[in-house]
Amino acid sequence: MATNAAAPPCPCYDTPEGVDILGRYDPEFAAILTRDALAFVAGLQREFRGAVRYAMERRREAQRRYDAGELPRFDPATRPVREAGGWACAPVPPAIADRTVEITGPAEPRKMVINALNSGAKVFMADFEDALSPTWENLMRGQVNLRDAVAGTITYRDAARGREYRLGDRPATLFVRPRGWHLPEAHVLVDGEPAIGCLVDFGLYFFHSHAAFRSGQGAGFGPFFYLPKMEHSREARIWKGVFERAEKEAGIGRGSIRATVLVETLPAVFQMEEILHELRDHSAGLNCGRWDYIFSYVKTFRARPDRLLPDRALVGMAQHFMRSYSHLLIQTCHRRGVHAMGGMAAQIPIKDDAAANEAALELDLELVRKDKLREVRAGHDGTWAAHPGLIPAIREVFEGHLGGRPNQIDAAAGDAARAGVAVTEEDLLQPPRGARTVEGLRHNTRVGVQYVAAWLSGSGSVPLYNLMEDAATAEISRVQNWQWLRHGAVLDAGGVEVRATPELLARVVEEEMARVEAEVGAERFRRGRYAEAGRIFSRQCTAPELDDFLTLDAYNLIVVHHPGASSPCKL
Ligand SMILES: CC(=O)SCCNC(=O)CCNC(=O)[C@H](O)C(C)(C)COP(=O)(O)OP(=O)(O)OC[C@H]1O[C@@H](n2cnc3c(N)ncnc32)[C@H](O)[C@@H]1OP(=O)(O)O
Ligand SMILES: O=CC(=O)O
Ligand SMILES: [Mg+2]
Repeated sequence: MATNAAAPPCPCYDTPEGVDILGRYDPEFAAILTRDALAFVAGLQREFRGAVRYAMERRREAQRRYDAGELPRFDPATRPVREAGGWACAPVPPAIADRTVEITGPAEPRKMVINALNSGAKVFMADFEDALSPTWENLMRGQVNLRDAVAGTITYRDAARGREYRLGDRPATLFVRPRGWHLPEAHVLVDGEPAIGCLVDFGLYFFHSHAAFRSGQGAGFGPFFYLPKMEHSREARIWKGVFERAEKEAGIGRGSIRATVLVETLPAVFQMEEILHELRDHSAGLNCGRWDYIFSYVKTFRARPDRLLPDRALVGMAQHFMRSYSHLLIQTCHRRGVHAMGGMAAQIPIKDDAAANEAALELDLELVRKDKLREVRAGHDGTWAAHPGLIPAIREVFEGHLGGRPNQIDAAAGDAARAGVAVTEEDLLQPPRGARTVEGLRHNTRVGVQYVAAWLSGSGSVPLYNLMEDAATAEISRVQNWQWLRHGAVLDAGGVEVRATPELLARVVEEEMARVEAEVGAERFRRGRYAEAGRIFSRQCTAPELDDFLTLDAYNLIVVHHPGASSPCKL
């Protein structure tokens, strides 16, 4: 029998003028997406969207010049900023003088946030970027987690394992990494347009947590941020504007907010002084985002057959261009009085069959130790860990070398300073050496497809073959395959030379998909999004024009607009 009883009104978010929320309603999310918080985000969006659009256009314009043969270089117009000795960044806040070991991980799941805070690391970088698949659920739960972490009330019960998670006595200090400037947030519309993802991430976190953070963890400073994937100092200038607006609206002192910029694009390495100069009142140093940096090297030189990379596994920090980048970053930071942070060794502890793998585990840890020793000797003040199990070994290396000092900013220490090396444009661009192989093409494909499948299912960082894989490492796999195919690279196939062609890739994809299916099992393969991932990855590797970002292209596939939410609804 038909009923004409009116359906109960669907609960919805209380939004300010011009803001619409298209994501699922949840009372927990509503406590984050308050009218005032959304008004704050909308204010940021309205003030800075023009500048962001312009910066993205300038990125495309620079790429057109690189495609035409120009090389990235130091900008002659900003030579006075680079050469002037008379400026420094604001003094380091005491709460973050010691950043010897920082753990990173996605802002969701909740359990992981608690584990990271309790890990023994000095800092936890909670990630909305490389390590997080930006589904609505992940983003909003991540915001809830961070609010509760700053309040000190975060807990979690793992019912299946009967385990309770709560904060320990000395939790790590929180840094938050919002998304890059290029990523939209399709569930939040401002004036009918998707909001800029990082302004949503920054704005909601800042709005809800700045007061508690400053009175707690930050000891009068903060909140603290990591800023990803910038290509030019004009992008840092936008962040400076965002910080100043936020400080003004919150009524806190200018320079309270501090941020570490990841130098993880090739164009940005020529802009480090300029970036620090823009952010000098808000700077917490620079970080070697080595994985995106490699990705960016390939992307920048997409049109250059003379710049083909060797197998991904061979492009490490020992390559001259990578070592030069780390040295210049250290010199730049120490000259301006801020931390020079190292990057991520991708090895993670081996899980299966502990006894059988003891030797492999020791080898893995040895690789991490070696990497960290190279960093601290070079002059880095701290570094990243991907997993709590690595922290004791990394601490031992860094703390052992620093001998009780919280950092080596003032020491003019390290290979970078000792050698007095003047890092040149040629050093930074020197093509890496090593073999290109069909096995490399296979590995890229096997890892790339599995990462995309995980990302589409909501996991932004995954363990694959005992390595941490996230959006940055997956990007290397994608663009390297694309580059080799585009330029018909000659690959070694066990002593025989073969050319990278779409036909070879098609065969490799088919065979590697079969291998993945055998490894994960038919049932998981069928239920997972592997087939879809295989199609996306193949398309991206063979596209006539290189897609700028894997995650941008695939974003539409994880956007779920809640039915009925598209018509603006107000309480
Ligand atoms: C290129 C870049 O941008 S690097 C920075 C971005 N990338 C990252 O942050 C990746 C961080 N690392 C990770 O996400 C994880 O370590 C992974 C996905 C690689 C592996 O995670 P898992 O498969 O859960 O590892 P494993 O099973 O060994 O974990 C054991 C325990 O450690 C915890 N753990 C593992 N890694 C982390 C981490 N980074 N932070 C907090 N806890 C962690 C797990 O939650 C688990 O806890 P439990 O015992 O309470 O259940
Ligand atoms: O974000 C870090 C990187 O290596 O990329
Ligand atoms: Mg990165």
